[in-house]
Amino acid sequence: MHQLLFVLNPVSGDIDKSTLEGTISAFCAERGRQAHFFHTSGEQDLRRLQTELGRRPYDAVFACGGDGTVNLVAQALADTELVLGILPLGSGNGLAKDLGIPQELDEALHLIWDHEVRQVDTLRVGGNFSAHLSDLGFNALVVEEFCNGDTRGPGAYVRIATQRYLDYEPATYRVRTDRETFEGPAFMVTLANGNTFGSNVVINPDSRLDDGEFEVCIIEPFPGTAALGILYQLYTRDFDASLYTRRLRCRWVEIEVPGQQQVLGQVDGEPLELPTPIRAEVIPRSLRVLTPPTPAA
Ligand SMILES: Nc1ncnc2c1ncn2[C@@H]1O[C@H](COP(=O)(O)OP(=O)(O)OP(=O)(O)O)[C@@H](O)[C@H]1O
Repeated sequence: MHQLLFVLNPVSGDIDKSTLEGTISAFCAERGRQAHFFHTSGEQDLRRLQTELGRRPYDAVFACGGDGTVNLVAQALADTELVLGILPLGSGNGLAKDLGIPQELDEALHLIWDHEVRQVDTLRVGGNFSAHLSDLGFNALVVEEFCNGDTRGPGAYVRIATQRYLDYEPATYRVRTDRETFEGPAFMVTLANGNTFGSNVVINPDSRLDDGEFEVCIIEPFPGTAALGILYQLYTRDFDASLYTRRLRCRWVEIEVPGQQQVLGQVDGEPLELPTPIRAEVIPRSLRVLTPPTPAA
């Protein structure tokens, strides 16, 4: 693994990255690796990155940012032999956490020579690429407001969520998977390849990224008195314990929202309008990712 491309998002996580290139270059040079850099601009990044990948035979491409940057790089690498590395430099870094990638830069860089390559599933959600978690309903609304706001960080997310929760009107969903159906109002509907949001909320405990399936995690409307209990369960990996939650394991799902031709969703942390019905499906083992080596038994 010698020719390495680092895809840097200058704005992710509100982290100062002015010395990052120097740190990475020095780290790679000391170990006989060559570092190249690509800077995201927020416009046409996928097309520009694909062009860059055609210029040089890279061995691995590192997403240096948050889940949105990981989504961009993963999308460019899916269904190729190229390996995705992650330097978690975003606000939440949900997929990196699920893969056990160290959150410290130096430790994450060590994966360049001490790693395992895992093949993980990815999802298509309404035609969009998703490597981690996508959803409809309450969280998508909060993500949209968060992305449009000036303040980042967990504090801003919690403030928006608290304000929006008070007057939130759940929509009704008709959910059909390859195995079962659900119909009714829902507070949120998450299409989960991974387990954990960047906020450390565990929406989909004990599921694997490489099992060829994904989960539709539904939180039904709940009374205010149940809110704290549900939140506690979400932080303690106990999603299924609530009366108001259910999970449908599947290979594909189709979701109708009666009366709405499109709904607000979020895909790996990026808000977007999704035309209904929304179809999501798993693409088994379509992405190669660098992860820490499995400890010897
Ligand atoms: N140069 C740039 N200027 C402005 N926005 C950018 C630029 N480069 C990328 N973006 C935007 O950054 C967003 C992705 O950010 P990313 O998700 O990596 O970080 P984050 O939101 O801080 O972290 P996380 O998703 O883990 O919470 C995308 O919306 C992308 O369009």
